[in-house]
Amino acid sequence: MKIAQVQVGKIKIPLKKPFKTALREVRVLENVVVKITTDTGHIGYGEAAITQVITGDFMGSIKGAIIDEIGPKLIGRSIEDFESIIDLLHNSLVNNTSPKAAIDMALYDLFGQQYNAPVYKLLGGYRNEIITDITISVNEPEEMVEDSIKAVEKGYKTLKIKVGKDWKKDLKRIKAIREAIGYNVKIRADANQGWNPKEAVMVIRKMEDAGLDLELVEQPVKAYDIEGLKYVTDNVITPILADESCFSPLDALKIIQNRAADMINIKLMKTGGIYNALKICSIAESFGVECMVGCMMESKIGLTAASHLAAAKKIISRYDLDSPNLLAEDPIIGGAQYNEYQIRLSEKPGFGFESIGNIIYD
Ligand SMILES: C[C@H](N)C(=O)N[C@H](CCC(=O)O)C(=O)O
Ligand SMILES: [Mg+2]
Repeated sequence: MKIAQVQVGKIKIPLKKPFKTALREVRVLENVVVKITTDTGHIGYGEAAITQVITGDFMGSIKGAIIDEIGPKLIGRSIEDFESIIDLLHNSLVNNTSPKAAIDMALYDLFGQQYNAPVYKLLGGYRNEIITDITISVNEPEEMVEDSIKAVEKGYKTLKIKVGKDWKKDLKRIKAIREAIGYNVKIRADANQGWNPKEAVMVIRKMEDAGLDLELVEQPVKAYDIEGLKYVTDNVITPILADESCFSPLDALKIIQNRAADMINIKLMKTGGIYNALKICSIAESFGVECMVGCMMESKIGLTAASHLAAAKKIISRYDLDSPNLLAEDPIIGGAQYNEYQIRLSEKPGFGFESIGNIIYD
C-alpha cells in the first residue's frame, strides 16, 4: 500500500451556539481536512483544527505545511514502513503540530486498513466505548446555569465549565451551576490560562471552602508559566490538569517530574498526532499520572482519531471529546458513533470512515 496522493481541503460547519472560552469565541468551525489516497485505492482521513491562539497554526500555515513541505515527501512511501514515514513527518519541520496531527491521523487510518483492524485495537484496545463530558461556554452565570441544566437533562454526567474571565464572577458561575444541578453530576473547570497563580489559588480555595466539589481544574495559568502551575498545584487540594502547558512528550516529562500538575490533557493538535500522544501515555503511566484526552473545536474526523487513542490506553481515564456534539451538522458517515455522551468505536479497519461530505478540496 503506497501513498499516491495527498489532498488538502476545508471543512466548514456551523455551531449550535457560540463556543466561548477565556481565549476565544467560535461560531463556525473551519478546519483543514487531509485525504491520503494509496495506489491500492485505500483512503486515510485526518483533520487539523485552526486554533492559532493555542497552537499558533492557522489555515494558511497548515495548508502550506502540508502542500509544500510534508505532502510531497510522502508520495511513493509504503504504509508498511510506518515508523519511517512517521519519522519523516516529525522531522520535516519543527512545531506545526496541527498539520502534523492531520497527516498522522490519515496515516494511522491507512495503517489500520493495511492490517485490517480498527486502530484502537492495534494501539492496545483497552475499551471500545467512552463517555465524554460536555463543555459549557463562559457566559453570564444565568445562561451557564440554563446550559448546564439542559446538558444534565440530556444525560451528561460530567460538565466542563469554562471560566478564567474574571475570578469573582467565575466563583459565582460555579456556585450557581452547582446549586442548580446538585451533586450527582461532576464539574470540571477550565480556566484556559485566565488566572494568575495567586488568583488561581485564591479562587480554587474559595471553591473548596464552599464545598463546590470540583473534580479538577484545567490550565489555571498561562501556558508558559510552569512555575506558576506548580505553585497552584502545590497550594490547593483540587487536582490540577495541564492543558496548554503540555504539547510534547518532553513537556509532559518536565511537568510530571516537577509535579507541576496532577494530570495531563492530551490533544492530538498539541502532540502532532497519535504517535507522540502514545509517548505521553507511556511517560505518564510510568509515573502513575492519569491522562485526559481532549480536543479543539474539531469535526468527527479528528474526534474519531482521538477516540481511538482514548479507547486504547488504560492510563487515559477522562475524556473531553465533545466537539461533534457542539456542531449543528455532522457530514461524516462512519467513524466513531456519537450518541450524546456515549462514544462507540467502529470495528471497521482503520477509523472506519465511510464518506465525508462538505469538503472543498484545493
Ligand atoms: C472542545 C473542548 N471541550 C474544549 O473545551 N477544548 C478547549 C480548547 C478548544 C478550542 O479553543 O478550540 C480546551 O480544552 O481548552
Ligand atoms: Mg483546556
